[in-house]
Amino acid sequence: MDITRLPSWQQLESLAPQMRARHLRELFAGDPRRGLRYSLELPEFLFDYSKNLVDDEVFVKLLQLARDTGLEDWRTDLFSGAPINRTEGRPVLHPALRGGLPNPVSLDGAPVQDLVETELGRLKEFVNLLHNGAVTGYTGRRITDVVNLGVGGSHLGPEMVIEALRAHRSDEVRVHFVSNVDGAQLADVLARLDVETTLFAVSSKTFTTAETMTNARSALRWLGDLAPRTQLLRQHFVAVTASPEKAQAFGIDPGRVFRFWDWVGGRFSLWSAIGLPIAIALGFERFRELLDGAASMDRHFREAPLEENAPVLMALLSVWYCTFMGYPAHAILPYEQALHRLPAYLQQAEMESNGKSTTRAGEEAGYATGPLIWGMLGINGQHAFYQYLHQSPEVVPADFIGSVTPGHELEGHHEILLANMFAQSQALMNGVDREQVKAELASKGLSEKEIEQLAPYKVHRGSRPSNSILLRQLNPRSLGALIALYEHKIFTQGVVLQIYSFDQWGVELGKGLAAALQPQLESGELRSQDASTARLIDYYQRVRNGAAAPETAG
Ligand SMILES: O=P(O)(O)OC[C@H]1O[C@H](O)[C@H](O)[C@@H](O)[C@@H]1O
Repeated sequence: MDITRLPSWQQLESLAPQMRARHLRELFAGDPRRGLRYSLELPEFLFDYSKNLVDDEVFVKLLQLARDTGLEDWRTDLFSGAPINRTEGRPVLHPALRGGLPNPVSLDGAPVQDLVETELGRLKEFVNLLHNGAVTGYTGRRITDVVNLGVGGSHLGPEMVIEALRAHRSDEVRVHFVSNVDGAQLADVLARLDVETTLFAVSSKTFTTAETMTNARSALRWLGDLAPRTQLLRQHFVAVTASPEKAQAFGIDPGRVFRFWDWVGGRFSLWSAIGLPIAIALGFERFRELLDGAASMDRHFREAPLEENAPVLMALLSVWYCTFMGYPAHAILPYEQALHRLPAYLQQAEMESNGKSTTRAGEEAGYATGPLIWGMLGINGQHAFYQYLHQSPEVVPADFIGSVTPGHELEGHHEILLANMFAQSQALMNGVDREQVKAELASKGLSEKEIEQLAPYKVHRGSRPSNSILLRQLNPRSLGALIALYEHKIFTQGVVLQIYSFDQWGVELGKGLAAALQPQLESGELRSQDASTARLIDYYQRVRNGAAAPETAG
């Protein structure tokens, strides 16, 4: 299907320049009920999408586009286990990991829900043993620290969730993360740990990722040689993987290999055994609550009509901005310290899913398929890059995320925090025009001349769109719902824009080249490299071999 020929697509194309010429202030002035009409109250949060450059006509066309591109059928296929990840020939069943399927699904004769529950049961048992001190190292001392060795989807989700729910942490066993092959990270973590009481969780869907396997081998060496290698592997290692045979070949006890399946994408895997660090850090019950929260969002996504469906609306707004309005970036701005890893997590979730230019028909898309996702804690961003958000010629739509109930008891802080969150989205929306700036400067007693000189710099054009997601409270349930909200948003965007969201071919090329380059770095023997890469390798070799620095630049 060439979606650019759909009437809904073409109407949106013609509406975009008209909407760019309008101002959010004007849209609000024309509809006193806009805040109410363009917001949804779900059990865990308020989703306010009123500060977006849209009107009813745009929404009607966006929803039409969703229907024209078969969103409802794709959604049915997702939840029924159809092989919608066609380039890899697999279904996409992460909702099954949290009990989010409406009907039982079997794959190769095995009921998926049974597989999931069996593995969750094993996870629970292991976490309980760990918390009870029944998991011991080679000298018989109880394990006190678990180091997760994993990267990408085998790292970002668990780390983000544990940081977000620190307030619920159980301190029985400490959890650490090592993702980088830069030995500095592993060395730094290990320097604080005791070989006798440390357990490594090798988390890798494929169990071939070079960074993770290198760290696993170094971890094994660090354990020393006071016990046989087989014993060290048995007592100090667990694996989480969709390739259990590879984990066993590495030497990890099959009883300590926790598995997930190829129908779980890495970036959607925190609900699977990849969530082991979450269950260790927060307790298994909290992990369950997280899953339940996500399942409640699965239900909402499945059942709510498209016009009242939070992930669908979020996705359509994103399509509107990135594809039709020409805004290529999107900022994630949490106003909640605990959510400080959310932007990094969402970068992988969204950009690895939709950062693609080939359509499902195998053709060049010819339109923008997904924004650059970036961001950081809103309050810190205010003192760093918000200047760009307010006055750059580029418009960057943003998600403001906060919660009503603070996660601490310090007086006064939370009102300041949320006042900033609300004020920033308001400032982006309204801006300040020249007349307002002049009046303000005049009230400060500046001369006519001074006012004329300064005014242009102080004008904020405004009309910069944002969503606000206001949680009742950040807890495992609401966090589960929030993450699943974004997951389904990403899926919807991919469906509407004809993208296969669940593969990631674009990450392979560099991996292959790195594997080929590595021996050349070691040997210094250059083989058919381009002039820039040859220059880098040559410099690397010379400095490694002690070449002196030049005395002057150039
Ligand atoms: O879990 P692993 O197989 O080790 O993969 C870890 C990560 O690496 C890959 O390069 C992919 O881009 C990610 O989607 C994946 O999450």
